[in-house]
Amino acid sequence: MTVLAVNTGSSTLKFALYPVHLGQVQAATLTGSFSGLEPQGQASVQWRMQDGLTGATREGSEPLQGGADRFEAALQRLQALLRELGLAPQLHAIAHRVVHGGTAYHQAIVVNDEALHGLHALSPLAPLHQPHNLMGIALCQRSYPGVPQVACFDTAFHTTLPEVETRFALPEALYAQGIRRYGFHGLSYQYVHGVLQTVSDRAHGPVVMAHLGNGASLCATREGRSQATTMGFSAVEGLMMGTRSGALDPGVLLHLLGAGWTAQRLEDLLYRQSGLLGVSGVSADMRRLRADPSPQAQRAIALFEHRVVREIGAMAACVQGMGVLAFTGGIGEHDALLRTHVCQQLGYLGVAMDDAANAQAAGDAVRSIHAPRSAVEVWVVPTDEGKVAAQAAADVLLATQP
Ligand SMILES: Nc1ncnc2c1ncn2[C@@H]1O[C@H](COP(=O)(O)OP(=O)(O)O)[C@@H](O)[C@H]1O
Ligand SMILES: CC(=O)OP(=O)(O)O
Ligand SMILES: [Mg+2]
Repeated sequence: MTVLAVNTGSSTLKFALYPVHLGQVQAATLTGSFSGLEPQGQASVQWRMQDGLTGATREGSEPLQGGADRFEAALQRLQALLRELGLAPQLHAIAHRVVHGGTAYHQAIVVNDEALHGLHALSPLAPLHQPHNLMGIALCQRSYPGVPQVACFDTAFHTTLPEVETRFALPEALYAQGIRRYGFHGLSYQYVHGVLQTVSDRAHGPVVMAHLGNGASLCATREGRSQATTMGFSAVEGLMMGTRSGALDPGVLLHLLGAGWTAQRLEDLLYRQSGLLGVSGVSADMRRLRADPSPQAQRAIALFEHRVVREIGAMAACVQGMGVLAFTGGIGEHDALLRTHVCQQLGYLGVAMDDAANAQAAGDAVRSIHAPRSAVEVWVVPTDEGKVAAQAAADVLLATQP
């Protein structure tokens, strides 16, 4: 069996082709990523294919051409690439990361029209993701009729959250309507925790994982089960992000509504005009802000780091400690300075960093970056949401058609 994983984030579309052997997903034979898909981004694609038998590699990179909707253009280009590489006929299933599964889905499903309808209704809770995720499914249904499309949910990992963590302090009737906290980045947390289990004998205890990319959140686990997380009802709660505000006093929204702002304008503010982009006025891309000495850019980075430090304290409180701290996502994997600043402020929890190891960790491999005296193990773990999705798709297909 060969499974294609399609991971549509808010600024990227990552894809990978995985052979499955005896039910287990193997190393990907094709990997690639479209990046810069956010508004004002420089959209391009990079890919690399490795022949499983000969080991020969082919690779390519190019700017992404045209298309009013960059995610749609990226999906079209991906399908053309699969044709050009002769891979399209090999697809047995396509695993799609779908950010929101609501209350209905606790594990991956083979999508049908009824499920798609229900998932579309959740689009307002993840407007930067869910419409693209579902468009990917629709395009693949058309291009590859008969190939099962499997939806793999970011929310599924968090179904172990204690009830108290799922609640807002709102009237009970709203909870019953699904106005509750769900949590996201679950495929990433599942992958990172799986890796931590192989490298640390403390992974079963209190762990805090920081997924810091264009979207950003934290998750605290015990025994690998999600116990607390910073994203909630929608993918805007919690940390500051590339273009999202994160947690905000709801009084600000009431104030703006009172001043005549429409719901659409508020959505645009909270999801697309805030975060690193809004505070800096320069860019949502951490690389650009790091290279920009202006006070605005530096203020945005300082606020981003402050919110991470603040919420790591909250996560550790929820699981009563922190034996392991793991960084992942585009910023978590690559930005050594952010890890330094965050860890310096976590000295009170016993975190001590190995500066040389931290400087070397560049998102290319799993690395420990703590000093021997550190009370907390600190790891950088490059995430692989596609691999978790592909395995989930293989599991669900083998369970239904062994
Ligand atoms: N070398 C780097 N240093 C700092 N930040 C980086 C670096 N490389 C990537 N990033 C950040 O990672 C972000 C993208 O994160 P990623 O997790 O790949 O995206 P998404 O959340 O869309 O899946 C970029 O916006 C950029 O800010
Ligand atoms: C849920 C979310 O924010 O995802 P991403 O980091 O891919 O934007
Ligand atoms: Mg992401």
